[in-house]
Amino acid sequence: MDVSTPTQLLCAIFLVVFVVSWYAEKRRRLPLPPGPKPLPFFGNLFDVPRSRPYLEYVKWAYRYDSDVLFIQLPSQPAVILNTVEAARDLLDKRSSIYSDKPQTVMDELVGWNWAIPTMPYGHRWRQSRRYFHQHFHAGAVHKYREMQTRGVRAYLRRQLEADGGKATTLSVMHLVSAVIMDVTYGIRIKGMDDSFVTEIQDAIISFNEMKVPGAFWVNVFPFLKHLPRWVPGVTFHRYGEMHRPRVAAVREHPFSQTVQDMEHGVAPPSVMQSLIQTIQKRYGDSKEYEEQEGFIKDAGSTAYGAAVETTYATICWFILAMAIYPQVQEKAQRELDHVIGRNRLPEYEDLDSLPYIQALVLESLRWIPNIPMGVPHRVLEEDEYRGYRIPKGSTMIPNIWAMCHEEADYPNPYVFDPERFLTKDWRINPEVRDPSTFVFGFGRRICAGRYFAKQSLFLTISSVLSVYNVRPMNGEDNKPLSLNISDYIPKEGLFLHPERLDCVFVPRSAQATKLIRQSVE
Ligand code: HEM
Repeated sequence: MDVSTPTQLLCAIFLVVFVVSWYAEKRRRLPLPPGPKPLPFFGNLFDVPRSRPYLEYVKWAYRYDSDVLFIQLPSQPAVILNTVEAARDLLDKRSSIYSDKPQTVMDELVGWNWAIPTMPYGHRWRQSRRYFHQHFHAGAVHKYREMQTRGVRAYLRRQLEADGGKATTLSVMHLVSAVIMDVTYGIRIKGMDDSFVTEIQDAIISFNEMKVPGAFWVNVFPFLKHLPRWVPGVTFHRYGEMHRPRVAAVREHPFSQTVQDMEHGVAPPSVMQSLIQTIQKRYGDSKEYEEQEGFIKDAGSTAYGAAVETTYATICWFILAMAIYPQVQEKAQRELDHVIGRNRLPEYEDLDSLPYIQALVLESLRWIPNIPMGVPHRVLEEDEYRGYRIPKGSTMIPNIWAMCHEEADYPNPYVFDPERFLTKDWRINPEVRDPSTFVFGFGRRICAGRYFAKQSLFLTISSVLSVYNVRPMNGEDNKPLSLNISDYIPKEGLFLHPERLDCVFVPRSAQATKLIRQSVE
């Protein structure tokens, strides 16, 4: 169109304004996704249970006949995505607007702003994730197999010396912490009372507590942050002050240790050592150095924080599964004996010849997902999906629990059954949905440590089963306890891990005991 005269120009502007407002109005009239009716002011605050909300969201999906649900919380709208399809459509396919993360007052007060999974979508996230990715992408993680194998073998050995072979969550935490500290900082931790480990554990406890819906009213009503500390019932200032130094320590202490070791010429190869060298070479004494140093600190502390809680939980659920499903354990051991024999421990290179173990890893990720509601995203712009309006700024919650227990994908979803992933001729069945395509999250924010995690899980699961039988421990009547998995699933928190294991590791034979001893000098 030639808009050479003022009248034509005015017409063109009018037309554009008309089309834009017509479209905006049309969207405004679109309904929100279904969900429970909100109360004035409080919205759906009282509808969201503190305990296991992901189960309630599954019930709502049936009640409202929709896998996309809407709840209005006082400070923000939230959309729950109960199926892989809905999560992929929005968080993957429209990732240019769905990659932000919601921020809470408590995150700011406690100082969790260095954690990549909860960082806002922007410059800091891009830079820190780039540094992280350089060392944990699919082609990079093979470098860590030796350290992961060493960590697993030390774990097998510790179990040999454990009182009555008792399996504990602490010992699993030791395994995971030792490996990630070695890989990331070149630090060999001394034990679970090592300050590097206790700091991260304290920090994660605070993270988990803060994420319980309704645990801090200030997250729900951000204006409360202006209340002075002397007001009765105002505890968040004190909570922030108490946890802030510990959370900051997770970012600073191991980093300073690597710097110190490098200065003394004793730093073993590690991710952090390599990142420090990279930025020294690239930014030297320039004023950008400090900023870049901040990004690599973010990457290092996130590796440690994100790896420990997640991998640890999956290994704990695997141990409980083995005690509850002895027939699964026997099948896995039959495969290991057939492929590897009883005279050596598994290596990563055995993976392709062990389809049942591969299926067991997938089932361990699926059965009890360790982050049942993922790490929520936030949408940057108003959007439309299946005829519904998704308001700008909505918190997007992928209900990973619901996806893992979708009957259509996984018949009898509460049963631990690795065979669901195998074809009749014992290969991984490409027609069964692979849970590792969604338990690690979505889109641009997908877990950047997933290749490392899967490698750790394969090595741990195959090694434990090749030398140990996992059994329920005996109760007071001296008979094996009858374990019920729902007794172990915590009621609250962002992460799901059992509080205790109630299992023992029994060496499969004298030869197995010898192998374990020989594998650690
Ligand atoms: C079983 C083990 C693990 C599970 C199930 C898991 C799951 C997740 C999930 C659900 C997210 C959020 C994704 C999203 O926002 O959509 C995430 C983020 C992340 N995870 Fe993992 N994770 C695991 C292990 C690890 C390990 C071992 C590392 C480090 C070595 C790691 C590093 C990260 C990082 C850096 C992010 C942030 C990604 C971003 O926001 O850009 N994770 N993980």
